[in-house]
Amino acid sequence: MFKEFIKKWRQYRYRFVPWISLNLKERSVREVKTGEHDKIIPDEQLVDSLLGILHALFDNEPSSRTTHHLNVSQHHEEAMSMDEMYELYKPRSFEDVRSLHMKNMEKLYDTTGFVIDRCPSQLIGGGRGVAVTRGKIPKHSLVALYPGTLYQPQDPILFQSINNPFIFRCIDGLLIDGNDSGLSKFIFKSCHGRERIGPFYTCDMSWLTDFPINPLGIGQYINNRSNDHPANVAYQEVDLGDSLQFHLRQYIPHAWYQSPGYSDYRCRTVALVSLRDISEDEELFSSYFTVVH
Ligand SMILES: C[S@@+](CC[C@H](N)C(=O)[O-])C[C@H]1O[C@@H](n2cnc3c(N)ncnc32)[C@H](O)[C@@H]1O
Repeated sequence: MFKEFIKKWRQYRYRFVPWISLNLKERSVREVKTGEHDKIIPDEQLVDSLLGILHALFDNEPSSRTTHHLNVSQHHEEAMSMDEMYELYKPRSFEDVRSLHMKNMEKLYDTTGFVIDRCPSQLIGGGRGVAVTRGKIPKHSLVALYPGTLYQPQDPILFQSINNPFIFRCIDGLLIDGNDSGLSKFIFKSCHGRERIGPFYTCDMSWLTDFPINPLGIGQYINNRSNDHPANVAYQEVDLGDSLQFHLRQYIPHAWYQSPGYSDYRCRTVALVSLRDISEDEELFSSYFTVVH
């Protein structure tokens, strides 16, 4: 009986195993070998595009803020009392955030030729996704950012991860919690406040709302590819080091869970890069399936 079973298994084994591996091969896998990176475009090109967009967003700020902020970042501080400074940089009201979001969507269109936004997904049970609402995206462009709290591999994340589909794992084990509700939201807000330097914010927390002032910060809503909807964007991890000027940090939708200290400022971000030309009204899809060897 046992010998019969072994004989049959030997016959079938070869029939099923290639079938399974064939199916796995058909997936568009994000496959990263040890010591390798999975760059779609050079990091320098990605950072240049991002900085171009952030500079454009900064132009949309009230001129009283931009002039002063630039003076501070270039160490040409003007004599201004603390009270005056706090008045100048007082937190934006909900209405201010909403109108800046609208202005920045226009600015994104002027700078890149496209606008993306959250909208109901075409996928059954897919909840909300992200689509190109205006213009078209050329191949190999920066499309979105995956926002959220940055966790080092040793940081505790158990409670935040319960029932949380928004945790992105980078190749080196760094985690990004892009959930904009519940405990994750409280933690991001807290880190955002902690990282403030005097009146200046060093990251953006409006991605937690429906009106992100950096309109790229909605990449966590991009749905997974399916057979009918192949991936048209892919993740690319990039570290923003010294290239990120102080006055542009206010648009970065990331805060470290554990403060890195001001002297050692490094910011990981995960960008979504287009794999082909994407036209207006198309939904964006990425592959969630990553194999790290
Ligand atoms: C990172 S979230 C994406 C945003 C999500 N659609 C929403 O509305 O909150 C991942 C979740 O989206 C849904 N999702 C993503 N890709 C999907 C797909 N191809 N088909 C069905 N649901 C999908 C699943 O519920 C998954 O847990």
